[in-house]
Amino acid sequence: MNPIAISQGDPAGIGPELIAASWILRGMARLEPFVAVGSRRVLDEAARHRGLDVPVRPVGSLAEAVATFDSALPVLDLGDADYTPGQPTEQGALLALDALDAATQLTVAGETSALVTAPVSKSRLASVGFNHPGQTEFVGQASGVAPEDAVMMLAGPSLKVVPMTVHVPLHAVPGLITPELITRRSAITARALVRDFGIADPRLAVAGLNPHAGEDGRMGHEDQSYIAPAVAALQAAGIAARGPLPADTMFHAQARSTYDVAICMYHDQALIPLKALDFDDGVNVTLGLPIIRTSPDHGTAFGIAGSRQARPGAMIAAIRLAGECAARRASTTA
Ligand SMILES: NC(=O)C1=CN([C@@H]2O[C@H](COP(=O)(O)OP(=O)(O)OC[C@H]3O[C@@H](n4cnc5c(N)ncnc54)[C@H](O)[C@@H]3O)[C@@H](O)[C@H]2O)C=CC1
Ligand SMILES: NCC(=O)COP(=O)(O)O
Repeated sequence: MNPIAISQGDPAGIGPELIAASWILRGMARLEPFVAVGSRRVLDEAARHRGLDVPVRPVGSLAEAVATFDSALPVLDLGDADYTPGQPTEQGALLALDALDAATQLTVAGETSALVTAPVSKSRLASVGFNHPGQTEFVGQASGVAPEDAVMMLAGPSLKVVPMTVHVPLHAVPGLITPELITRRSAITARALVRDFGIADPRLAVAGLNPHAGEDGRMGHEDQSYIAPAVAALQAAGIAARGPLPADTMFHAQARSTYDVAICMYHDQALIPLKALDFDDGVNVTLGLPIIRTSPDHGTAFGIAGSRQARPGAMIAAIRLAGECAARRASTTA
C-alpha cells in the first residue's frame, strides 16, 4: 500500500512530538508506513525536545518514504518554521495550513492511502485566512464533498459518537437541527460503519436535544418535531435507528452495549462522553469522504507541548485506524 500522509499540525502544539513518538512505537503499535508532511527541522527539534532518538529523513517520493520508514521518519519537507513549543506564531499557522493542504492533496490524488491530521488551532488558522470551521470541512471540500456531507465521528474502544452540529454556538443548535440534516448525516454514518468499520447492520441510538428528550413536549419541542421524524425516516430506509433517547442515560455501560454509534445533537453532547471514556485512544474520523481521514481526538495542547507530558495514544490510534480503514477499502475494491 501507499504510505499514510500525516500533516504535522501546529508546530507549537503537541502534534510534531507525537508523530515522532508514534514512529518510535511503530512496530509495537503495528502501524502502517507513514510519511510526515511538514518541516524537517520542526520534527527533528520536537523529537529531540522529547528526548527521542528519531532520525528524520527528507524524502523526494512516496516510494522513498515507504523504503525509509523502517530506519527513519520520512518527511516531505515544506521548509523551515518557528519552533517554540507552546508559543504559536503566524508563521507556524501558515506551515500548519500548508501541511494540511499538501497532505490532503496527496491523499485526494490517491498517492497516499489515508490522511491523518495532527492538531491545529482553529483560531490561529482563522487568523491566517483559513475559512472553514475545522479540518473536517476543509478535507470534505478538497475531496469534492458538500460541507454537510463530511460527517465527524469520534471513535474509541468504548463508544462511537457523531455530533449532528459541530463548531457552532450552542444557542444556534436548535435552529440547525432539522429532520433532513439528521436523516442525511445518520445515513452517511450508517453507510460508513458498514464500509469502513465492517459493521454489517449498524445500530444507531439517536439522542434527544432537550432534558428527558423533551418529556412529551413539556421541556422543548425539537425532540418530537424534528428528531422523531428523522428516526422514522431512517427506519423506513431500513436503518436500525431508535430515539429520540434521553441523552443523560445513553452512555452508561449497559446502554452502550445496545448500539454501535450514538447520534448526538451537538458537539459537547457527543464529545464529553467520548473524551471521558476514551480520551487517550479516541480518534476523530471524517465519514462520507472518498478518502480516509483521521485525527487524534485532542487538540494542540499548547500548555504541555515540549514538556514530555503529551501521551501518544490517540495519535497512534488515529494512525492505526487510518491503516485499517484503508486496508478494508482496498480489500473490498480488489
Ligand atoms: N483535531 C484538531 O485539530 C483539534 C484541534 N483543537 C484545537 O486545539 C486547541 C486547544 O484546544 P483545547 O480545547 O485546549 O483541547 P486540547 O485537547 O488541546 O487540550 C485539553 C486538555 O487536555 C490535555 N491534553 C490534550 N492532549 C493531550 C495528550 N495527548 N496527552 C496528555 N494531555 C493532553 C491538555 O494539556 C489540556 O489540559 C484549540 O485551538 C482547538 O481549536 C481541538 C480539538 C481537536
Ligand atoms: N472538537 C473536534 C475538533 O475540533 C476537530 O475538528 P476538525 O479540525 O477535525 O474538524
